[in-house]
Amino acid sequence: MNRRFNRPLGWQLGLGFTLLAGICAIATGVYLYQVRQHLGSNYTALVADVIRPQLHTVLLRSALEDFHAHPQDSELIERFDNLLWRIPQHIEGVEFGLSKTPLAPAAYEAALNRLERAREHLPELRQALGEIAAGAPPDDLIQQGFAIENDLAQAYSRLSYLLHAEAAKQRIVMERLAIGIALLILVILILVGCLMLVLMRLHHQHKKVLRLSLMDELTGLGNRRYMLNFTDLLFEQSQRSGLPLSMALIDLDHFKRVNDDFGHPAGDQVLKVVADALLGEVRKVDVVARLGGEEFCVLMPETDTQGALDVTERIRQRVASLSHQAFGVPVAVTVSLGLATVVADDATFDQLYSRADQALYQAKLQGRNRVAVDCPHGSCNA
Ligand SMILES: Nc1nc2c(ncn2[C@@H]2O[C@H](COP(=O)(O)OP(=O)(O)OP(=O)(O)O)[C@@H](O)[C@H]2O)c(=O)[nH]1
Repeated sequence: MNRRFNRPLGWQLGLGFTLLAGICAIATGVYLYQVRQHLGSNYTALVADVIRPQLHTVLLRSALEDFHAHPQDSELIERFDNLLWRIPQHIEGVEFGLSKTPLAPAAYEAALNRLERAREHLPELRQALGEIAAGAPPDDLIQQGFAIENDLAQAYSRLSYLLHAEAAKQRIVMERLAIGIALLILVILILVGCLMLVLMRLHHQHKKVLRLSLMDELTGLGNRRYMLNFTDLLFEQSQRSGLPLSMALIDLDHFKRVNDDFGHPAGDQVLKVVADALLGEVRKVDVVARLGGEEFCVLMPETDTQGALDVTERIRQRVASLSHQAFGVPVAVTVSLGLATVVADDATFDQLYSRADQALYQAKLQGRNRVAVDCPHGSCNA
């Protein structure tokens, strides 16, 4: 048989989880590596840094046009001078902002060169402005001014386009990242859900295995291991309280004949009916178990020999009185019982079991369908 297809569900889910988590981690890593240059910059702020000098460039053009009409207007000269002082500050601000972006310098080099050229010509423009104030015609100023304005306008326009494009790319990256993170969270939630299901299943199976390991499947009673789980506790309680603990071993008489005459399934049915009869005659605190084959056991805490004798005699009578209908086959079933009691002494469970077994042996020896009690000085009949 191909073992590959026989792996347990938990193993398959674990493998699937690991693969999926690995793929998600690699995909996220690759994506982040690719987009990291778009994520580190605040392009929106830089776009604002470029728009502001663009406005001043417009003001510069309008001032230059006004010089045609009013070359000696002192207010105009002052406004123009003011604009000239601001231009280098803007250029510095934009240069600084660009140097902080992860953009390749080649992308904005041409624009920066134009800005630089404009800045270099500013002293000449200031000198021309001074000459106008002294009465010279504005022609030189207007000519040089438009050349500078042209450089500024083109440089800022180019930068504005570049930064808008980068800002748009950044937005797309952020949107994809948000979708990626949402998907990752969804995958993690699904995986956690699967993991919970597997854990619940394992827990359920663990409980089932535990139950089965302590239960006799045929009769539904506890098995030998189930009974042994209680013995330490019951002995300890008995020794602490000083109250007696009794044990009865119950064995079906000539059960082999039932199997031989009516078959194994009929024998199973008899065992089940006897198990029910046992349960019907004991208290809730008593521990009933099938030790194996056709042998049962009842541990009776806080029960002296006389009390245990009453219970075992009731069990014997009840089984003997069971009808053919109960068994499903025309058979008369009886049981032999061996009884032993410990009273606050140092006896071990093995000793108690051995004494009950001796008594059972005596019950069989004396003709079956009876209760024999293990007495301190040899066994005695009920
Ligand atoms: N149907 C059935 N038979 C079982 C089961 N376990 C043990 N047996 C049978 O129980 C029979 C026990 O036979 P013996 O040990 O000779 O005991 P007995 O025939 O009851 O005779 P005494 O105990 O001496 O009265 C055997 O035939 C086993 O095969 C079981 O789970 N189901």
